[in-house]
Amino acid sequence: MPNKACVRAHTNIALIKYWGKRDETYFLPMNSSLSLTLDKLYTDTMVVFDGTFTEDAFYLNGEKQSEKETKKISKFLDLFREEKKTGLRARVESINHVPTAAGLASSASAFAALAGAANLALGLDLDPQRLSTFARRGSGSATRSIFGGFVEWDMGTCSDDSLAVPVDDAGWDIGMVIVAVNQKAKEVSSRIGMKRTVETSPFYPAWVEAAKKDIVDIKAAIAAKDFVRLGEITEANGMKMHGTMLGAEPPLSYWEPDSIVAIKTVQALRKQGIPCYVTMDAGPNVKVLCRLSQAETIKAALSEHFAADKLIITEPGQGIRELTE
Ligand SMILES: O=C(O)C[C@@](O)(CF)CCOP(=O)(O)OP(=O)(O)O
Repeated sequence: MPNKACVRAHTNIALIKYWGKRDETYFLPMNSSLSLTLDKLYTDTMVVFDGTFTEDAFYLNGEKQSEKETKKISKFLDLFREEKKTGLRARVESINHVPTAAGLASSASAFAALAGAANLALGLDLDPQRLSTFARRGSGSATRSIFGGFVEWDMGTCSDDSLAVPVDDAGWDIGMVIVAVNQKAKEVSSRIGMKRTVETSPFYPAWVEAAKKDIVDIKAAIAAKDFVRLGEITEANGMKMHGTMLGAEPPLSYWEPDSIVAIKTVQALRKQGIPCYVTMDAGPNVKVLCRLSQAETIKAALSEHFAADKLIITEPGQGIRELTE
């Protein structure tokens, strides 16, 4: 049995958002979501299981992690140990290739890479869709990083069928410009933010209904390669998600003044006839969905307000893959 493996997983940005769980134990979402996997931002993770290890050890970017962080990894690895009926402990070494200026949460690529590496190192041979149900138990958005391009996370009916479905390779002049407004650690994590929203926002039920319609419409736009429709649905869906947060108790907003600067710049570009659309997650950073061939033009307009190292152009990324030494 190969007891060591290294896997690369790319992060993803949701175009139809996941923002709320119907089951917190199994990370089952209230609605299906859909994302674009990104080429530029990824995590490389090596896992080795060894009978001589007495406990799990977790290194991130070369630094040994705290007991608290290591416990999270152990809990996640237990899913794989249980599947393999083994008690072997592991050493995990993860390197996040997320430009520091990006301040982008990399839980999606991190848990997808760890899932892929554990699967190979234990010789479990889980197929990608089954593997996505394991990645989901680390972080919901990780479900989608198993595949490349446009990926749907089908909400499913139970833990076994809440999984990733590849939709399209996005190889038709699709790109994203990321505006790293700031990389301060956010006060309210996605996990806490969505829980508060589900529990207290009067707008939340309407969001779920709208997202269920949006995902049908966005898949039709992708099938038709209708970029304008794809962008309009993306921007509206993200804004509706943020609208639910404003209705939470206490109200929640991740936006900062520079987020608005980026949004206004994108709106001005649209007025000039450049189709580009914004989406935001649980942080102030702004992601601009655009034609890859127009990304440099969009970056130039944004560079009026943001330093070059805060602006990242990325193509669509691929699904997880093994890295051989
Ligand atoms: O990615 C999206 O669909 C939208 C968000 O990024 C936020 F806008 C949610 C990400 O939530 P995640 O960090 O996966 O939560 P976990 O399951 O509690 O770990």
